[in-house]
Amino acid sequence: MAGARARLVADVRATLAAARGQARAASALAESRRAAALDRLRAVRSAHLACVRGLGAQRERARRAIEAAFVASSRRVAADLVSFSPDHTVVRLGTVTAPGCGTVVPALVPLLDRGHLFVSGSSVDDLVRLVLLRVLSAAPPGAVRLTVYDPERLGGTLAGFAPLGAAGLVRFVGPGGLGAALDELVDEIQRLNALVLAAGHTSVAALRPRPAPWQVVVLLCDASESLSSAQFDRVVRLGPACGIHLVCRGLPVPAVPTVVPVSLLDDGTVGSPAVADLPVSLDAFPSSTEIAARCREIASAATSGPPAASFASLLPARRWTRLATSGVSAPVGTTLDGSALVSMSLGDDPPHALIGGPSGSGKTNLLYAWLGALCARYSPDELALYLLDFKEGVSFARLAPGARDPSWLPHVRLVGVNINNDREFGLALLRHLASELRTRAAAAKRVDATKLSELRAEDPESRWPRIVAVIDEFQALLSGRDAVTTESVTLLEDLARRGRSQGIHLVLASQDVSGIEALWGRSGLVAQFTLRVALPKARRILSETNLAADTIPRFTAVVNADSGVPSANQVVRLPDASDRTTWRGLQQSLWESRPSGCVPPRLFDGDTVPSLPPPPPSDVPLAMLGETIDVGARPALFRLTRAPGRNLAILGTRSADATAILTTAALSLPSLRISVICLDDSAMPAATLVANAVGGRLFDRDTMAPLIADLTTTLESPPSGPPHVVIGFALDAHPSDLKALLTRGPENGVHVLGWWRTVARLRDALGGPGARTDAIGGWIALDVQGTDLAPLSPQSVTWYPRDRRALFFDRTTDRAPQVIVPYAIPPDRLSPRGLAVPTQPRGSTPADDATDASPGAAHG
Ligand SMILES: Nc1ncnc2c1ncn2[C@@H]1O[C@H](COP(=O)(O)OP(=O)(O)OP(=O)(O)O)[C@@H](O)[C@H]1O
Repeated sequence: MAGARARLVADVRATLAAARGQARAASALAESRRAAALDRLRAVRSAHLACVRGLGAQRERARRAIEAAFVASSRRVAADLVSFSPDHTVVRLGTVTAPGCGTVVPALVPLLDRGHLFVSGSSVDDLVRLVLLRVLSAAPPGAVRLTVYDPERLGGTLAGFAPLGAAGLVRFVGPGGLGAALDELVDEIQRLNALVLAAGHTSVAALRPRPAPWQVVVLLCDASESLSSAQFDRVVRLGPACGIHLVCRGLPVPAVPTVVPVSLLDDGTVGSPAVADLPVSLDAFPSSTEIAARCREIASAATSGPPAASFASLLPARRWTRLATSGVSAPVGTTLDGSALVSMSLGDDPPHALIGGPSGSGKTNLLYAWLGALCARYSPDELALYLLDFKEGVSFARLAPGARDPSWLPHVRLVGVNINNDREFGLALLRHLASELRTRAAAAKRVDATKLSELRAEDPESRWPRIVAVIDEFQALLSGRDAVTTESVTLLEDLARRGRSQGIHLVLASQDVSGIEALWGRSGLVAQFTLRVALPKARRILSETNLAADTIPRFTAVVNADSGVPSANQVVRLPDASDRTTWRGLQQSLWESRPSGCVPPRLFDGDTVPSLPPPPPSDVPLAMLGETIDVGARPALFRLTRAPGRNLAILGTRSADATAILTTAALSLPSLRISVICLDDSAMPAATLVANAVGGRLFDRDTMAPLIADLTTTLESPPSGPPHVVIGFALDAHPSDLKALLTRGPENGVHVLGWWRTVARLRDALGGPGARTDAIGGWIALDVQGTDLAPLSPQSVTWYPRDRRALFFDRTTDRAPQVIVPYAIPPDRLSPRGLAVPTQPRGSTPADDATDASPGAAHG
């Protein structure tokens, strides 16, 4: 038992000892593993630390390198900026401090050819003025034009810029004018866009020369204002490519890349994305005195240049040495730098000229310069001038003899002035030239010549001068929609086409040819006018795409002898040639050298009343009724032949004109027996004078009946001898039986030249409303509408009555009525010549009335 127990104890002890041993071994193993793990941990920690330290050093090195590069480049850029002189496309506002290097650089914002500036913040007007002055100063003088819309202060905000107006470089748009101004800008954008696209570019900046100046449009709006219009949007989007730029105050900034916002901040600095939103220290604002002074300089630089050539320098050393065989040519001025004369020629090519420019741009002056230079080179045998001016004024009048200066330019055949209401005179000139064309063509045909130079060679004895016909403000001739316009255009077309070969050259001048439908409707007509001359701001003269006239300075012109093709532009500085004293010297010397037999030109002045000329020689009595509106100063004549219908009716209520016509008609029939009837008291004084002057008897409403009865009786057995003429004043004022006299008188030697105040009353005298009118072979309408004249004319009559003009028609000789100007009554011819028996007008003495209301007085 005990042994078993002891064995058991020994076993337990052995087991325990073994277990203890195993536990110790395991513990020792774990301990050694732990120590190894701790070693690894220490090693990793130290490696990590080394790694972190290495990276930090590397990062620091890289940072330093980057910083050094930044500072270096920042210094470089700043140095560049400091030495950079900004071109006209950017505007300097002030300075910014370059980050990194601390260098102060100019703060520049883009404008011309680049974009728009929208300025915001309080009190920005000084900033706007600064911007504008900088822009104007950076571009060449005259190259930037301002448009200012300042509805609150009516332009007062930018008053300092007003001196630019002297050169047309600023305009102020009124509060209601913005819409129209935007429309104009859009039109301009459209026009310029067409040019840019046609040249294959994207901006006018690429075009040389620039087709138009830059336009800076300043809109000074209230902050609450919004300017949303399609036209405004178009200007915003499309303006910069066309050199049209906005500088706006108080408007919301449109989300368009070309718009640059500029904000004036409360601390007095400016922020803008254009300067990376760095705070800008503004430059000092210019004072209004500085602005005005600078603008004055710019305006004067824009309008000045080298001194213009003098008119004398256009004249040759020796007069009248040139032959016009193949054309005429003379200088009009010099090149811009004054180094050479520039000439204008007419001949086979170019044959005709078109001259355009707004009022006051110098068209008349240019014509004087050119005509003077031509007339000094070519004798009157080589050059003949026909000069018409449709505008009011007397521009060409001094070329014809006048009261103060009896000299005339010997080349001039015809001068027409103040003819704005007498378009018929323009037509008469064209008819005259057309007839000259026919004469020359026939002469050329006889010698087998096709053009003037050949005709002159074949027929050296005859004189075939080149004809230059100048029509100033010719649009007036083509302005109506009537027979005058239609015939004028047809004649112009014919002359333009065939005139070149016969030496007939047209020079048409106008303020604005763009609206002349009659002209542009016939492209063949315009195409003949290959010499184009555009004064500053002339529209559409050169060609649709040639805008050179927009940019030339005052007193210059673009002369283009190739139908306006831009490459043929020649800019010429024009001398002052229209000055009266400058011109007089030339005219006087040419006049003194005039060839013998040189006759003074015909002067038609629409404002003067023609004088009664001596009667033309004739076998038949001729009543002179007035002057025709014609190239020759012809009288309108009414033949008193012994034929039915040779009576004349004057129709209308204008008593002064009716009296003048009756009086001069009576005075022009000195050898006839004349009886004067007057049935209206107010006309009695004039009738009395006429009766006295022609030695005829005077009859009134009480004494007329026996006269009519006597004359009617003589119709049965007419006496021989000169006809008996009844001059009738206001024949409708009293019922009278004139029918027999009117219908049977003329063939029996009695003629009535009478005045009725309406057509209806004349018809009453002939027997009533349905009466035949063929007893009236001639009529003169005063203030009678064309439609009223239908019974008296085989065809419809167009007549719009006008002052001191009458419409005359003679059924036997005329195809159509013609306009005449009643003559002035010569007061010296109204002295009594024979025994008149004036009747006593009721309530007045004839002598007094005759003095006060004499027809001569009525015509001034
Ligand atoms: N080259 C010049 N040098 C100096 N003065 C000039 C010159 N050209 C024109 N002028 C002056 O400018 C004024 C206007 O000129 P001009 O009468 O020739 O213009 P226009 O175009 O014919 O005007 P309008 O159509 O109104 O008659 C005149 O007083 C004229 O003397």
